Amino acid sequence: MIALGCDHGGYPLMKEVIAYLDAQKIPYENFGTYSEESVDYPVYAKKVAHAVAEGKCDKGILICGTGIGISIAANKVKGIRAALCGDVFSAKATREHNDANILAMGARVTGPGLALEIVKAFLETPFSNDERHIRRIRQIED
Ligand SMILES: O=C(CO)[C@H](O)[C@H](O)COP(=O)(O)O
Repeated sequence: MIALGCDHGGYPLMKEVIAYLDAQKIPYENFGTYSEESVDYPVYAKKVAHAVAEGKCDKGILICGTGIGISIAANKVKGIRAALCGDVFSAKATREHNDANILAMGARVTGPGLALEIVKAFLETPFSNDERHIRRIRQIED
């Protein structure tokens, strides 16, 4: 189950992400927002981050205008490793190396075609389970 959250700036891209998940039959829970009416991104970052940190959802996708604010907010929640990605290489690498559990993107930065490639890479790439990466993630947790 994928937890979804966005603010008004991220909403147009989130609609594209939802269409992609529907087409792929990937289950999700949408924590909002649900329109382009102005809202505050920390509210949605918190909902998604808690759903992931508490194990109700396996991973999350957060979108705001830049992806910056919503990733900063999500990373305040213990156990969350939210990665702001604007390219496919980073999306793959953050799964393999950081075991990132939330993907953040910027709807005013990254176009929908690339964004969906990023989502695909993020959702399909497993953590490497390499000892050196596990050690470094433990250091982050400590
Ligand atoms: O990118 C963001 C946070 O990092 C927000 O989406 C952005 O700040 C919203 O701006 P505005 O209220 O002017 O639409």
